[in-house]
Amino acid sequence: MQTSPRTTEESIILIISGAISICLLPFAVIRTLNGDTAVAILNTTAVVVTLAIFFNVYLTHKIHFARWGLSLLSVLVMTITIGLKGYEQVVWVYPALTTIFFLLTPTVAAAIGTLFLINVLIMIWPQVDNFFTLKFSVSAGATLLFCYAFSSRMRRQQLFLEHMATSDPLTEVGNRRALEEVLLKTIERLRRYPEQTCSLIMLDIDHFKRINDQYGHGCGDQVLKLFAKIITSRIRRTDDLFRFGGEEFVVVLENTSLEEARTLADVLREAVASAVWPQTDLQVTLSAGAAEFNGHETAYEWLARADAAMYGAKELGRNRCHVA
Ligand SMILES: Nc1nc2c(ncn2[C@@H]2O[C@H](COP(=O)(O)OP(=O)(O)OP(=O)(O)O)[C@@H](O)[C@H]2O)c(=O)[nH]1
Repeated sequence: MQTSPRTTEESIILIISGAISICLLPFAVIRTLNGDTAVAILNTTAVVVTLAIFFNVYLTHKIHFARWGLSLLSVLVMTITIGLKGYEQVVWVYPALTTIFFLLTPTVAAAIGTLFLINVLIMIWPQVDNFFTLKFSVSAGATLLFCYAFSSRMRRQQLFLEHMATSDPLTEVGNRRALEEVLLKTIERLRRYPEQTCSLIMLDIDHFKRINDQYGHGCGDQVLKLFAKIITSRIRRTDDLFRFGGEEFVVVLENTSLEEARTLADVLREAVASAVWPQTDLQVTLSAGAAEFNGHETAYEWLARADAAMYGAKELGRNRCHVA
């Protein structure tokens, strides 16, 4: 059996939930042996819930509930423990704070962390002197701030790397990797909701090699950029344009039948044919092939049908659109 690889987020949740269960288990046992019933029940419940989250993520790969479940559990268990056992338990506030920054986005984690700290301060205030309150506020506040700074930086880097990995640097539309991801998700959704439709259009600039040969590679690049801009300006916000490779592009059209896709392909074809290009005597046209998802094919087969239709259009003289 083939197992799907784990994402970084999944691994982090598995490590955190596993670590919390292992760390809390001895305390649950000690509290039970000492007859400290309330905290023993709290710790045992936390161990059971974190183990349930661990196995749920391990088996299903679903992480949304686990991220929120673990974050709220950390904050809740800490708050109740301090309520039951007093201010000495604040030493556990630090790992609880860092945990939520691993699990949630920086802003959400900072908001929850701040509320959590204010609540802890209100709870311990009557039990400690002013110097302890000051020490705790500064150390916990600094932990919160450092965690926020670090996770914001990591998040920015992650978004930047994701953008680099999924977009085409020349035209700034999605690249082939992004297209494959979108098609896999779309197919999964269409299999679950067969009443929905989705079509794609393969677009290929005609005789692009001639443009390169006649006007130079730089002009070819400009044509590709402008081509992507023209197409992007004509499609809906819910549609996506990707550069499939070279001078080939793919538009994925949500909730669009084959007939509607053909109509849009013609609109795009006319927009490109009537556009003004960097070299005024330049004439650019495209050939297009449209294909609607047939309910049982793979992404590769779907693309291949659109590609075959597009080649049909090329064979019949270019500057036209065919459907699969
Ligand atoms: N300027 C530029 N050219 C590129 C880029 N990627 C691919 N090409 C060129 O695109 C051309 C594609 O040529 P062909 O596959 O022969 O297709 P074509 O000339 O468009 O002919 P038809 O598709 O049959 O109409 C090749 O000359 C490639 O070098 C790019 O990023 N920039």
